Amino acid sequence: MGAGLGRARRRGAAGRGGAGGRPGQPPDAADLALAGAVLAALRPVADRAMAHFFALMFLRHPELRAVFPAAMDGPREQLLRVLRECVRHGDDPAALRDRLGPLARRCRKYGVLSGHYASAADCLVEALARYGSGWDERAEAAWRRLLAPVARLLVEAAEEDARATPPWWQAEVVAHRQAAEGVAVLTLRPDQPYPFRAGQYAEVETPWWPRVWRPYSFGSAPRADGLLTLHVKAVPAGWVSNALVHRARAGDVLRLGAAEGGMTVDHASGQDLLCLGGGTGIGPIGALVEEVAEHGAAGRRVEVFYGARREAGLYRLAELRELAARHRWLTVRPVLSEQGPAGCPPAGELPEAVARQAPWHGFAAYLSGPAPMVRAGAAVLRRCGLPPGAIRHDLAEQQV
Ligand SMILES: NC(=O)C1=CN([C@@H]2O[C@H](COP(=O)(O)OP(=O)(O)OC[C@H]3O[C@@H](n4cnc5c(N)ncnc54)[C@H](O)[C@@H]3O)[C@@H](O)[C@H]2O)C=CC1
Repeated sequence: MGAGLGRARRRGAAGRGGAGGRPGQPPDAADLALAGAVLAALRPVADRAMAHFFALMFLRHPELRAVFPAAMDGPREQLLRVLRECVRHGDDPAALRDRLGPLARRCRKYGVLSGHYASAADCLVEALARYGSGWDERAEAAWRRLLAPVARLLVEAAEEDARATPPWWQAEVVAHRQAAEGVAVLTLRPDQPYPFRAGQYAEVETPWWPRVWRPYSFGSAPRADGLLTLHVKAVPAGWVSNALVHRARAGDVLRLGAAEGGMTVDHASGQDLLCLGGGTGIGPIGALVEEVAEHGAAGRRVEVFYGARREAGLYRLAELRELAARHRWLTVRPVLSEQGPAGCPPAGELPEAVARQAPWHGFAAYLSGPAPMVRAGAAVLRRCGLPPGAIRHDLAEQQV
C-alpha cells in the first residue's frame, strides 16, 4: 500500500469513526482524500486501468464499441483527467457541474445514453479494484460516494443539453486555403444555426477518421452569413490535423460538436485586453478582435502579440494590421523567435516579448498557442501581477 493511501485511510478512519459514510451520502473530505490517494497510487498502471474500464463497458454495452474510435488512447486520457477533476471538486457540486457539462456533451456525440452512466460507475469501481494497490471496502465506499453524484450530474447535463442542441452539426467545407507551410484555413457552413462565441472551440470529426474527434478553436467571430473558420496546423502524427490540412477540399462534410470553452470577452466591462497568439493560436485571438470590432471597443485598448518562428508564419498579420489601421484601440505586434526581419535579431519567445512591454496591470489576458507558450505566458503574466482570474486560456488545469 502506498504511504499516501495509508495516510488517507487513517484520515478517513479518524473522520468517520472508522466506518466511513453510508452509501447515498455525498463524499466528504476523507472520501476525497482516499479517492485521490487511490488515483495517485494508480499512476504507473493508470492507462491499463482505464483500458479495463472501457473493455468492461464494451462487453456490457456492445452498441458503444462501434461509436468509439478504433484507437482509444484519447478517451482513456480524457477519462483519467475527468476522474482527477471529480476528486478535486467532489465536494463542490457547482464546480463539478461546470466540469461535467462539457463531458456529457462530448459523450452525446459518441451515442452515450443516460442509462450508461450508472453502469459506467460500476465498471470504474471494478477497474479500480483490479488495478488499485491496497484497494479495500473503504476505498470502494469512498469511490461509490464520489461517483453517484457524478453519474447523476452527467445524466442531468446530458438531458439538459439534449433539450437545447443536437449532438453534432454537419458542416460543409466551402473554402480551403493553404495559409502558410502546413497551415490551412477552412471556411465551414454548418447545416443549421450554430451558436458560438469568439474565443471558443469545438470538437471536429473528419470523414477520413470516423469517431476521432479533435478540438479546434474558431478563427472567426460569428457572422451574419453563418460561416465560420478553423485555422489548422498539420502536426506530426496528427491524423485529423493532417487530413484537414492536406486532404480536405471544398465540398467535403465534417461534423462539429457543440461550442465549448470560456475564453470569451465580457463586452459590458470595457476592460483592456492583452492577447497572445502563437502560430495557429492566432485563430481565436483574431476572432476575439473581430468580435470587439463588431460590438464596439467601449473605450478599451486591445494589444495583440502575434508570435511565429519566421516571418512566413505570420499568415494573419496583414489582416490584423488592416484592422488596426481602422481601429485606434487595436495594436498588433509581431514577434519572431528564430529569424528576425532583414538585419534584425530575433525578438525571442513570445512571452519574453510581452514581459518587456510590462506593466499590464488592469488588463484581461487571453493566451492561445502551443501549450509550452501558454504555460510560459501565464507564468510571465502572474509575475507581472495579473491575478489568476484575469488570465484566460484553454489548457486544462493540470496542464498548466
Ligand atoms: N486555443 C488554443 O490554445 C489554440 C492552440 N493552438 C495550438 O497552437 C499550436 C501552434 O503551433 P505552431 O504554429 O507550430 O507554433 P510554433 O511552435 O511555431 O510557436 C508559435 C509561437 O509560440 C512561441 N513558443 C513556442 N514554444 C514556446 C515555448 N516553449 N516557450 C515559450 N514560447 C514558445 C514561439 O515564440 C512562437 O512565437 C498548435 O499546437 C495548436 O494546437 C492552436 C489554436 C488554438
